[in-house]
Amino acid sequence: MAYRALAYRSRVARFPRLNICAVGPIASFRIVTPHPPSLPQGLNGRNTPLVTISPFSTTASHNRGGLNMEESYDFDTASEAQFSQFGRDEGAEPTSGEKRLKRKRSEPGSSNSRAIDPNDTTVYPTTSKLAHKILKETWGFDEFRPNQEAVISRLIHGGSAIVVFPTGGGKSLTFQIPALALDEYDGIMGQPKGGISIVVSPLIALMKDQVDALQKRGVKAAAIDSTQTRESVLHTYDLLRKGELKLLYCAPERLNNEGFVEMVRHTRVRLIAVDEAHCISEWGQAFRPDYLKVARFVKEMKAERVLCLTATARPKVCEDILKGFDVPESGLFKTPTYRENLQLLAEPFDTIDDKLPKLVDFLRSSPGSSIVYVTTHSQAEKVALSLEASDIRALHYHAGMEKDERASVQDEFMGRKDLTIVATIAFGMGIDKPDIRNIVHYDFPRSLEGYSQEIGRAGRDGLPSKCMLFLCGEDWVQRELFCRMDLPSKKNVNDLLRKLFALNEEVEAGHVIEARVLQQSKTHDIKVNSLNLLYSQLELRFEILRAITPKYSTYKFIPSDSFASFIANDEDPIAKFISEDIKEREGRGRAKYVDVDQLSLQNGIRREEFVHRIQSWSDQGLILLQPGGVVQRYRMIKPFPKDEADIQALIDKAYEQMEQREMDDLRRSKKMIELMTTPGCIALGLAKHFGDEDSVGTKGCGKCQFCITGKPLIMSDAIINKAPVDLDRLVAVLEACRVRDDPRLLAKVAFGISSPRITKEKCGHRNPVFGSMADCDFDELVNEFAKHCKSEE
Ligand SMILES: Nc1ncnc2c1ncn2[C@@H]1O[C@H](COP(=O)(O)OP(=O)(O)OP(=O)(O)O)[C@@H](O)[C@H]1O
Repeated sequence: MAYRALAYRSRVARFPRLNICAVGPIASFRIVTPHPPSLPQGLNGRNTPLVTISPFSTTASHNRGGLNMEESYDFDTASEAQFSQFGRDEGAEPTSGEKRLKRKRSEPGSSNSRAIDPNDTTVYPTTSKLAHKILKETWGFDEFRPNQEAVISRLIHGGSAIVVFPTGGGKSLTFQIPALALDEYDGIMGQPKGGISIVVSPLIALMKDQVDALQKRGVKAAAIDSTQTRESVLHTYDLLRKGELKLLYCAPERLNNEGFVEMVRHTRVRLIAVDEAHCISEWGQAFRPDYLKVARFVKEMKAERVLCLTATARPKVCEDILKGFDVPESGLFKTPTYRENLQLLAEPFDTIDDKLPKLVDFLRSSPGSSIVYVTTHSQAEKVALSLEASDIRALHYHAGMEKDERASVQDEFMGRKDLTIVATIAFGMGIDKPDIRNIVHYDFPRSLEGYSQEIGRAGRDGLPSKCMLFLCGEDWVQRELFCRMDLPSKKNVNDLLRKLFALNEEVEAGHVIEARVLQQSKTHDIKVNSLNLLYSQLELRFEILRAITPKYSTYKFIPSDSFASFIANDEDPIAKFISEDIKEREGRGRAKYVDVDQLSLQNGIRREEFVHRIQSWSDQGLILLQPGGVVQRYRMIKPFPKDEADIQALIDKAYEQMEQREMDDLRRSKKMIELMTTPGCIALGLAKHFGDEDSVGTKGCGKCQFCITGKPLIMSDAIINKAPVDLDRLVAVLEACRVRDDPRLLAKVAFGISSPRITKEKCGHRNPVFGSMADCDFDELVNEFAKHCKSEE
């Protein structure tokens, strides 16, 4: 590794024209052939072996202070792009706080020389007048909804807050109005004006909607996201620099972008609003490590105030948000999730085949706009077709559909009163349709939080609406499968981390290492999600790494009709190199591929030169750019552990946390069954979970399944009574799968959970043993296979 890093450094620092090749997946760089970047075609090392870059390559660039701002503006992270494209199917917040605020304001030279006490109610009349004025002038509304005004006042006075309002409760205004009011308020109070309010939101589509709506109202708002051209991002940065923006929206992943962070660091941050703030809590179903970084960002940017927003947060999650963002308890504003007009119904089933006729009956007897939530894409398509066959007007929606198709389904739903959408949970976020009459959960919801959020989309007009839940023991297997599919085997985590540590043994603090997460995922049979969580642990828990601007190694693009003749006449060597690379990678489809890292290594030219050239073609409309092959980059904060005991301790701790996540997911899913099978009002049980029981009253809602029938649901035994692990089936799996170093992998095969290694071993879906023991207890399967693996060692 030392040799590899050294060789690479040599090329960059002293021999910029040497062509370097990485040999083997993790081996050293080898000098291949020298050639100048401007050599004519044919002499540029084309006959040299292709350069392979290890999934763990290290750019030993000690550029702590030397940030290449231009490059870091290029694009955003993979996950941000994924979010924009795929929504949040199965498995889709920081405060400055008063303490920090006080500290900052007492700092000499602080712009807030006059401290404002957020609890000082004597200034409320001014704020109230101002807030009402903006509400009327900009939005045309006369009155605030419950809690809105209190939150807005607190923020204007410099306090931080957490808002827990149900979906459609009017959360957006609680940060939009302060963002517009702060300058005027400062004027009244004789404070210096200026600065920006930043909104961190995970869904690009939602950001775009909000920015469009604000711009239509004349508000200076913008968003930066991975779907924009570089030009458009630079334009937004320019507006930010000139102080011409009031509100800037971005995704949490943007905070890994050094260019962005640097830009914000030099700006006065009046407010950071964090949407979906519950993602910070490891107790919640939607934990996203990037949210822990949002909290860090708020602190580092010295934001004057923070507002965390969420639609569902039980007390434990609220605590995490308060703590994570340093907000005092007095800043918590909660509007109960209970909605009187929603009737919570449920129906038990012995077999899944019985569900469809029941769904048809239900939708026939309950007319109006409806959403039927299912778990998988294929299920969404099949159920929608079956409904159509039964003369119920239905369309399907899931994240695997083309963007245009999804938009047209959504538009049709918004404009009609009789359409049923059969969808995965990707559908609904940001849908503000007042007259949705029915929400059906055809399968197990993933948690009470998910259930509450989804039913919250019904009856926003206040009219009676039904929420029907189908519970079937057989579905539990599928739910358990989803909960279990993310946890990799410990062996794989062990192999990956040891490889990472060994390879970067000599890398010192301040240097940058790179990780090709997709490749690592395949090599080590660890899902990308889990890998990202593992890296987050290295970053936030063990404080060894810090994510910085990722880069794209492969650029995929669709050429326009004029591109071929354009590039044929381009005499620039960079264009020629790219053109050659395209020819070498020519596939059957229209898409072209360029590996900028490889081009850079082969030709001894900085990768940015290639990136900028491709980008300029995109800006000129000559190509439709789709960057891919993301390389995550991390700056080392301290070296990886070297001592065997330290290495093992870190691996054990990291894996323990991964196991804990699996247990938590299962526990959350089981809560759904408990709610339906425990005697008592369902609405009250749900409200209790969120600490809102007072909103329902001790007598219950009077109209849920339990209140009508007086009986809880009885579930089939499949969940409680698992089948015994019998030897015949166990042996069949062992005979079909040769793997003996990974009992968890064998258990996955038996249970029906796929992975790249399982597919490679030909034990996936097409193998009859795949899923043959799905009725057994998963942990027992792991134990049994472990015994067999040991005995064959
Ligand atoms: N004070 C008000 N008076 C009238 N309408 C309001 C008021 N506040 C918000 N609204 C409207 O209520 C709707 C929902 O508001 P908003 O989108 O902010 O809700 P939300 O809490 O963010 O919902 P979600 O969780 O679904 O994103 C919007 O159409 C908004 O314009």
